[in-house]
Amino acid sequence: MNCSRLGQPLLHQARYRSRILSSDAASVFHYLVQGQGPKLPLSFSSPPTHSALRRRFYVQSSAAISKPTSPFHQQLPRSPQIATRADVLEPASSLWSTRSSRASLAPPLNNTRHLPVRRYSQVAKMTVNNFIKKHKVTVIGSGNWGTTVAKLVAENCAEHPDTFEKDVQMWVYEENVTLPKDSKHFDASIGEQPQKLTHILNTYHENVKYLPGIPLPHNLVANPSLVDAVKDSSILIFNLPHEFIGNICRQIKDHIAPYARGISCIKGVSVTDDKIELICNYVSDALNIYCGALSGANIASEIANEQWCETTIAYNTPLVDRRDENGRPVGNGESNDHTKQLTPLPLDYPPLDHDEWSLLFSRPYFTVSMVSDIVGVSLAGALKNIVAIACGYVEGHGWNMTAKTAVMRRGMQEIIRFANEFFPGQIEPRTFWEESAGWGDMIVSCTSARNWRCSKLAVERNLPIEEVEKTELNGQKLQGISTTREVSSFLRAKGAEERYPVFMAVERIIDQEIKVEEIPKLFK
Ligand SMILES: NC(=O)c1ccc[n+]([C@@H]2O[C@H](COP(=O)([O-])OP(=O)(O)OC[C@H]3O[C@@H](n4cnc5c(N)ncnc54)[C@H](O)[C@@H]3O)[C@@H](O)[C@H]2O)c1
Ligand SMILES: O=P(O)(O)OC[C@H](O)CO
Repeated sequence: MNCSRLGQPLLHQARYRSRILSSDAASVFHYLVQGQGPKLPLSFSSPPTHSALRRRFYVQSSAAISKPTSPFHQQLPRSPQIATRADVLEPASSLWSTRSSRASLAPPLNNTRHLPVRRYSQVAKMTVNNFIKKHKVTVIGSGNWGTTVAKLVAENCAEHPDTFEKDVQMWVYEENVTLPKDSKHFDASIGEQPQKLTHILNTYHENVKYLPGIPLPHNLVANPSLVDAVKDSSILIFNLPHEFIGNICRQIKDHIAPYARGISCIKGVSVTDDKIELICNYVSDALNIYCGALSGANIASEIANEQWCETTIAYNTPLVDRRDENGRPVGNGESNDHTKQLTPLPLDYPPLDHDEWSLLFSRPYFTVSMVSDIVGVSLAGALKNIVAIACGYVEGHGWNMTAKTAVMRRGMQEIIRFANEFFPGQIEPRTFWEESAGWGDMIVSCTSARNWRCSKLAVERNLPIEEVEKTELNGQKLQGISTTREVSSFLRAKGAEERYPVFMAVERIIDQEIKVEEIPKLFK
């Protein structure tokens, strides 16, 4: 029977029956009766085995709709959650309508994507396991992007209490901040005395220094203690300028849950001598956890104002964390990343796969695309900052879109060349063409982001870009300056300078060795 023909009467029936079933069963019912399901038989000729029951849970749910007192109904695996009024009345908030439409099945090892939506296992994993624990989330970093990501993640944690703990920790690099008289939070009894940024965040729910004017969710908790902020968290989101990540990892190494999983929102690379490492891999190695990467055409202030944009998350679910459609582990202790042995995510936690990452980061104003190309996503995000500086210089010099387009095109060529040369066989070219992390980020970064803006001002004011960073950004950091220096030094160590004229030219302009008008002749 095709569920699309079940129609309104059955929808009412499902709503009524869902009161006596678990919330997950309710989700299944609503999914089925809203006509998105496959063809389903409504009865069985003989009772199936228990495992078949679990595998075919949604079929049985359909059977349960038609015969709620049948033996199949008695055998349905139950979720620990009892249906609430909200489950009954608001099926649209169920996992079917929000999660499954966006997320895809965890990819196999060789970077494939756009795989079918994982509906079966989503049900099984929600019902076979009890998920006594919920994921505790910590955001490490509270700058312009750090606070914006913390805001959207906290909104999702409040909306999905079945998967995440409501309160989200945000580690704040503590500093004293003075509220100006015209601030709406100005308190005459305190006057212009400096106050701790964490105090301001937890009192007024606004990051007055790095994200002024944006109300933050009250379940976002600012914490000045790094060790305390990461305690017992199963999800760590790294979001601070890349130059600080080494120090952060050293401080938290012995204090994180061994099964924690990370996402790095940092755009940068780690370079030592002639070695280059992606930030997410640096984190993975330093902490012995698995860490993916989030990157895209994302201007923090726009997203904080809930203006729509897209992003890309690269996550290659470790074998030790993969679960089959019945929610059982499929890995055997191996790891698909690097060579280390990872501590598996305990089974009493909801899985951490593409679906859950998508659930954690997707907002109506923030569309997430899940992929597994860690290298492509990370390098695109880090290296475009060099090209953005080049574009700002070109524009500051008085050249316009045509010159900038030439720089962007050549810059993208160099990014892809760099990825192929130093991370051979590890990128998917379509990341650069199809994903927000690729050309999308290149365009926004070269037309409206901070690296572009400061380098443009540097030429216009005839000042070093570092000076402009200090005077214009109120403590925010440009990643492009240090990335240019690190990448140039790496290229010199490899004797590869000639193949990367854009990257090398930017370093020479930052150091005031050459002028912008000399750029074209470097390309010959
Ligand atoms: N801002 C954006 O629009 C945006 C968008 C996408 C990605 N990113 C990336 O996100 C990452 C974080 O950038 P951001 O915009 O949140 O930061 P930011 O530049 O706004 O702020 C700098 C942060 O560094 C902190 N800090 C200063 N000294 C420190 C120290 N010694 N140790 C630790 N922290 C210290 C400050 O407290 C502040 O939180 C960067 O890699 C950036 O490229 C930024
Ligand atoms: O403001 P920037 O230059 O750090 O860039 C911000 C984002 O990376 C743009 O996607």
